[in-house]
Amino acid sequence: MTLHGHVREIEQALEGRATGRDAQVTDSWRRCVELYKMDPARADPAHIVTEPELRQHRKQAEWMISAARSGLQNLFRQVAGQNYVLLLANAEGVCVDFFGDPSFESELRQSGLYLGADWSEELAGTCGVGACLVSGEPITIHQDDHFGNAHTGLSCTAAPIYDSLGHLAAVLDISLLRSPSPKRSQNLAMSLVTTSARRVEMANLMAESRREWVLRLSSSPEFLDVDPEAAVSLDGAGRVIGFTRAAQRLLGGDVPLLGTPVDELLHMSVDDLPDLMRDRPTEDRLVHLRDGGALFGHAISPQAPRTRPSAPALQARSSAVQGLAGPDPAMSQLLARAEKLAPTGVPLLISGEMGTGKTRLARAIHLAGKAEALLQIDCAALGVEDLRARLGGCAASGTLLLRRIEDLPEDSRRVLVAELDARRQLRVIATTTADLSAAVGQGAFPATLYHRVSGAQLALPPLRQRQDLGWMIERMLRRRAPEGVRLTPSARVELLGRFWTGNLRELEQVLDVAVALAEGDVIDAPDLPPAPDAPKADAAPEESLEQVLESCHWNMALAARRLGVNRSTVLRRMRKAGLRAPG
Ligand SMILES: Nc1ncnc2c1ncn2[C@@H]1O[C@H](COP(=O)(O)OP(=O)(O)OP(=O)(O)O)[C@@H](O)[C@H]1O
Repeated sequence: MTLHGHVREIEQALEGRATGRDAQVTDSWRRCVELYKMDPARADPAHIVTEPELRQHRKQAEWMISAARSGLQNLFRQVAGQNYVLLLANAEGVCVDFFGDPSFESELRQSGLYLGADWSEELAGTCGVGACLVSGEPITIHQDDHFGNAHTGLSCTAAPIYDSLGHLAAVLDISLLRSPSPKRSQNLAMSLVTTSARRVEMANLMAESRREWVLRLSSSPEFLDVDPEAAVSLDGAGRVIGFTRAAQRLLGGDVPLLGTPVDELLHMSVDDLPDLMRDRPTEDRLVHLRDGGALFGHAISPQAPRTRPSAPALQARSSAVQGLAGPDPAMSQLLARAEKLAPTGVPLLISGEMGTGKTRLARAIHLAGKAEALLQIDCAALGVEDLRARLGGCAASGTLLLRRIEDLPEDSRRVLVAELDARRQLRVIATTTADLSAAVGQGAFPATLYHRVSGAQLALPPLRQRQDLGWMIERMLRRRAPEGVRLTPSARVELLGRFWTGNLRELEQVLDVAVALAEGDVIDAPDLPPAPDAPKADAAPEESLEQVLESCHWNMALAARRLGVNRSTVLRRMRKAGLRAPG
């Protein structure tokens, strides 16, 4: 386009006439004329800061340059041979890092595609870096989108880089001295530059958050662990203390993320973070958004501090254990013991019926302990070779979690004893649904192995005996359904009265079904899948009924659950035995 045509088009755009340019471009043109009083006919040369000024700018941007460097190098490798130039500009628009083909150096320098060039909009007019800094959004300024006549040959695509507090800290720009004329030729450049900016933000957040929980998010399970879309860092109470730009978009929308508790953004609390760690299958690490959507989550625990851990990190670790139960005296006692045992190397045996949360408790203890690595081995039918191979991957001083140790085949039991003796630094936590001490007495489990895994024992109660069942239902429901979804009183009574043979796992599944079947915001009794038959309890003699009622504080639903009968049977037996609840 001729200079006259360019000037004419800018005038038309400012008069509000359609020119076919992007709104971002015409907005910038308007700022150039009305705010910075610029003249599009002038061909001002690129503005280059002095050497001492550049040193100062680079010094201030040092942290960003180091966070961005490997991202820039990667990006440069991807576009090698295509004459692209990469610029990293600071928040003032000054180019503080640069990758380009040295054979074009003098041409690049002249065009301002070089270290020290100041691309702020008020100096350079409409340009990639300048317009990106003002709008805070990725942008392509292609050829005569540029305002000043000196730059109308360039094509610049720029993406903002935000720091972990949400401030625009830098701009990553990929530019061409000469480009094909359709603007869409730069679509790939846009995709490369926005991806790189996202990765730089992620690298920066990770580097800053070594002592904090980080929750990384992705809409695709395949990329969750390798290239997540967004991340937040959280303090011990679960409040956001850092985030990437994509996290603001995904979780916050217009609500500021900083300081917001994670349970206001997602259907989960800080206590659920251990469930989202990498040793769980990716498909199980689903987190539900408040707007009904869902993403895959990857939680990274605070790294073991070299010095004293910070208060929030300590809180996060201890809440991993404490947060496992609601108001239930027996559970509180058990978790307090677990917390004291966590930092020791004492081998722990966690027993309980299936699905009572043994594995989850073991993982929380690991988190609250000193070991960094956790290796979980499922013992059922694990042959000698597989056992050796799995143990081969175990860090010398990590935690070894042996699930269902009673199901380890006989040959493997002998090998495990020898392996544990050779790896005394390992912290062993075993889980079992069996009464292992009785099994030892009957000769069904080797005493040698028993004594290596049972330095201290933690026996998890079945769900039907827990007084925090109501709390647990509410907590699990909140993880599955939006805030407004609630249980009708009859559905709640039905759940509180069940026997729960499958314990917490069964409760999770019942709620999954109920949430899926519920109409609107209300879960009613018919939405609940039928309860499996409770195992037939031995006819309880009347004396023991009174004992059971006493221990349940005369709570009929709890007593019925413990006895595996329904409430009316308890009432009938009470009448027959002449028992009455104390007034
Ligand atoms: N405190 C808890 N809060 C919420 N969910 C829990 C809790 N404890 C366990 N769960 C959930 O209940 C399910 C069963 O827990 P877990 O696998 O720890 O039980 P388990 O006793 O090890 O089972 P198994 O006997 O089959 O080995 C899991 O999906 C787990 O996430």
